[in-house]
Amino acid sequence: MSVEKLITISPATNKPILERNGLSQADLESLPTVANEAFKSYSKSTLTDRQAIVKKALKLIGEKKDELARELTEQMGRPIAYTAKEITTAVARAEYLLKISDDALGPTDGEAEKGYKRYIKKVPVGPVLVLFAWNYPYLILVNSLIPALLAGNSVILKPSPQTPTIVEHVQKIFLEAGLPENVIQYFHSGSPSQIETLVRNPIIQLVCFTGSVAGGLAVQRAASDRVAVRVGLELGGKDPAYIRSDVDVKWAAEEIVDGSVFNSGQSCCSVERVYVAEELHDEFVAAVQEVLKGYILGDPSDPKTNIGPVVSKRSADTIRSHIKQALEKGAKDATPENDSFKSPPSDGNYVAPTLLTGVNHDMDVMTEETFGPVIPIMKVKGDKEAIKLMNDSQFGLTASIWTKDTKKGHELADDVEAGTVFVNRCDYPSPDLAWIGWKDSGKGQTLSKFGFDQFVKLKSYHVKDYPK
Ligand SMILES: NC(=O)c1ccc[n+]([C@@H]2O[C@H](COP(=O)([O-])OP(=O)(O)OC[C@H]3O[C@@H](n4cnc5c(N)ncnc54)[C@H](O)[C@@H]3O)[C@@H](O)[C@H]2O)c1
Repeated sequence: MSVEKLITISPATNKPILERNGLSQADLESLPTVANEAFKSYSKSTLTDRQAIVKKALKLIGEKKDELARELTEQMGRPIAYTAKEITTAVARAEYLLKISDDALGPTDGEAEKGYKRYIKKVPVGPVLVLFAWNYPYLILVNSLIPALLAGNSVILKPSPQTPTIVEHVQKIFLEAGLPENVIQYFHSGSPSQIETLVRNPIIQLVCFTGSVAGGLAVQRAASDRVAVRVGLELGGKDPAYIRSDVDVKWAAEEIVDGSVFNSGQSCCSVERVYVAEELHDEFVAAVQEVLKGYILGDPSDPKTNIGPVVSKRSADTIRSHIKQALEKGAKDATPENDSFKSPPSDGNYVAPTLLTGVNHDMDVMTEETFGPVIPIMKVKGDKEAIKLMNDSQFGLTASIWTKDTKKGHELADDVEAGTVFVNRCDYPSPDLAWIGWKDSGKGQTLSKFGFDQFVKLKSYHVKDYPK
């Protein structure tokens, strides 16, 4: 039977760099059976044993960080100056989850009553299917893999065809750390119908999906005729930032540019739209221009580069279409002169950071996820208008409010419809807080002690003493 060939195209050169085979339909169907066999014995291991394996694996991953970073840069185009940081942050995030796992996975006692022992146990849910995106593959994978393994589940991983090797490294390292065979399996696929086959398989108990709204909806649809399967979705965003009139513009401009164009704007929690108090607008735009003059767009393997190419030609086309439509509808291109923006390397998917002013909500750049290095800035009259516009979105992943008045910041944060609200920072998931998309940005949370919930089933025990 023929199998799919998955080719990874370099974002920097548009040349093929890797090839992986997909699975035949028959092989695909054996994955859940093997996962279930592995689950039966692994789920009986103690949390202490599982913690020891995870701890060892994290150490091994940390030791390989430079090699993994070089590979990430080649496959997804983030400048080499930043990719090792993803690995160290992913390890630190996983170490935090390890640290809280006793508390997050331990039993809870019921009300004390003479003659009874009553408690709730958290038991592993069963084989978990993890489908994930390419933009921060190590960080994203930690959110599901670590709690899944600590809880005692087996996992089947499917990476994006853009970053296929992560699963190969992770499986090998965990085996080296003592994880039993087949507790981690993986496969490569670009075919929605193969993934649907797995989601419909009665052995799969949880699907963790990180990616686009369209992909998340496809997974949710495939799961909809099964009661038993849970679906966790971490999807896209259109994250707003509101700059109040009391901030220091230079500092705010540096933070907003970083939050908008880091990783070429390809973070689910990148700042995607900026609302600025009208009295500060011109000064803020000028400050953003100054910051952008210092950025270098270029070859991601060059340590001086701070903005690389975007991931694909398709992605570059989407970003350019958002910019073009905004300009046609009356926005102004306020990007400053910068030689590196004018002449990036010719072969890859290079999109120069673009500053747009005079934008409004009739433009895709203010309503659809752009996922590129674009900073659209809109004037607002004050808090009321800012909150109204921030909430005028199908998405609700993160939002940020920038103000000297942190008391007001807390109050405004209460009115923002998003799973995470930052005051005076942005673009930053923190492992001790829940990561959760509101509205079309997701379903179910990861990170923090609440991020363990989807990986366990609750089981209540009522044990009465035998009557004397
Ligand atoms: N909320 C978060 O925490 C978070 C984190 C990272 C990325 N994202 C989002 O991910 C998106 C970018 O990632 P992407 O381009 O890889 O997304 P994508 O939806 O194209 O792919 C994500 C994963 O799902 C698979 N997939 C794609 N379509 C599918 C389908 N119909 N059925 C089953 N599987 C499918 C892909 O092969 C990949 O493994 C952005 O929207 C970004 O905001 C969200």
